[in-house]
Amino acid sequence: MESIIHVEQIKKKFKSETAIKDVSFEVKKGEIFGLLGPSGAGKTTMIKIMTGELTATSGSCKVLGMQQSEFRSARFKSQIGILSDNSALYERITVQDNLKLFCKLYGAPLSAIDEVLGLVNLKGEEKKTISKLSKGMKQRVLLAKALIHKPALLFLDEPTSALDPGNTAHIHKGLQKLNESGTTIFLNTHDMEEADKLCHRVAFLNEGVLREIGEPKELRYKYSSHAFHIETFGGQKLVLDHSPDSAARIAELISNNEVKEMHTDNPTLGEIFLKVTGKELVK
Ligand SMILES: Nc1ncnc2c1ncn2[C@@H]1O[C@H](COP(=O)(O)OP(=O)(O)OP(=O)(O)O)[C@@H](O)[C@H]1O
Repeated sequence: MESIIHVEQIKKKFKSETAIKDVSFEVKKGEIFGLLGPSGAGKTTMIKIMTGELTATSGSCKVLGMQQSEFRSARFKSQIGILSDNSALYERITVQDNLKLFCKLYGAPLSAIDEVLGLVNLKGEEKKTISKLSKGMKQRVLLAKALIHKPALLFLDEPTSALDPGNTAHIHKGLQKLNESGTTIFLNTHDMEEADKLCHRVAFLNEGVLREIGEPKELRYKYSSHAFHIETFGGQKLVLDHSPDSAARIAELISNNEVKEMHTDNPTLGEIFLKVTGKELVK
């Protein structure tokens, strides 16, 4: 599949600190790609480089077929959407009036408003003034703003941090729908459940270094001990490996109808992150 983001050997230095250290990866068209890392890992810096807010110190970054020198062009901006901490709304006017202004700014038709409101589950709330909205609703309006011009590529920096589970679920559903309709999504998160649920592939970033990359399912298999965990009706807990002796023991337990529960070792993305980096990926 065609790659929409191509990052090669990117380095970003801030005075005394190197925030990104020779990072390389590709994002394919149509993917939801998650960059996972704890606070300070370099995730926001990486998005800022890919969206033209920051220039890399060295390396090559190609997005939508354009080089870094073109990231400030109208052609580039019209094809990307960004939801970050810097995203802002006009507080004193309504949801609808905000979106009308952004339609004008991005050259999108006004009919786009209804569509994005549906996607972020805000239909019926368009007459409300922004200052009177809850944090979760504001976040959904910000997402609507990022989507109003139907960008081919959407960058989301911690889109659901500080949202309650209900709002998070609404946003997740909207993002999946959007992705199904063809939008590629680059997502920064330290929420492993979010990454597991949404992302086709994830990359682990720690202290500016990319440590692992792959499909969540593949990574779980790669870092699994492949042991069988068995609990018997008698309350016995067993961990058995892949040996002929274990196979015989499992067969015996099954034929004696002693198995209450049996599963293979299935580490979470958080556990894998800890294994790879020695660091907790706290939610
Ligand atoms: N403008 C800047 N000037 C100097 N240092 C910076 C600047 N922006 C980021 N950094 C440093 O770069 C490192 C990576 O920061 P970044 O914000 O990219 O991390 P992050 O993974 O997004 O963290 P968080 O999840 O907390 O947002 C941090 O040590 C941070 O202090």
